[in-house]
Amino acid sequence: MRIAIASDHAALDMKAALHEWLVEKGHEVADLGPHTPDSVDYPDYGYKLASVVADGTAMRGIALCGSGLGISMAVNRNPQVRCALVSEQLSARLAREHNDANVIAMGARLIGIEQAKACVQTFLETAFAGDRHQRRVDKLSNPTATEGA
Ligand SMILES: O=C(CO)[C@H](O)[C@H](O)[C@H](O)COP(=O)(O)O
Repeated sequence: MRIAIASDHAALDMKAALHEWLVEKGHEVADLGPHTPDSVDYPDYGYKLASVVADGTAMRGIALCGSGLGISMAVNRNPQVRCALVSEQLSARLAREHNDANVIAMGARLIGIEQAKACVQTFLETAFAGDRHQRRVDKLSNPTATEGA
């Protein structure tokens, strides 16, 4: 699968570890940075990641920062992208099954690398369930739709 990964300085090591692990598993991974440990601003990398997922260059995205909060907010500014901040596998599964999330966000200062790998694996392997969830996901791309509200 074509996957893009991005972080801020707080998640540089987690980004490198996930990148290496995903390549070993046969995925094609684009590392959108940063590439040095200098302090950076998570919106810059979140916007970059959202844009390659929105235009189809990457099928899935992985967004990392210290808590996962800031970069997930940045990614979700793009209406074509649904980014789920997770710290355990059930949320990773539901983010795909119910929300058709195309980006997963995690906090490198909050969870360890093995937990992060487990979340990513579940996220990549789980299909969207469709049906009633499709209607709700469609409304996420169209915030002015009020039918049924
Ligand atoms: O966005 C965040 C918190 O909501 C992330 O955890 C950032 O990585 C964090 O704010 C960076 O903090 P730092 O003190 O500049 O390393």
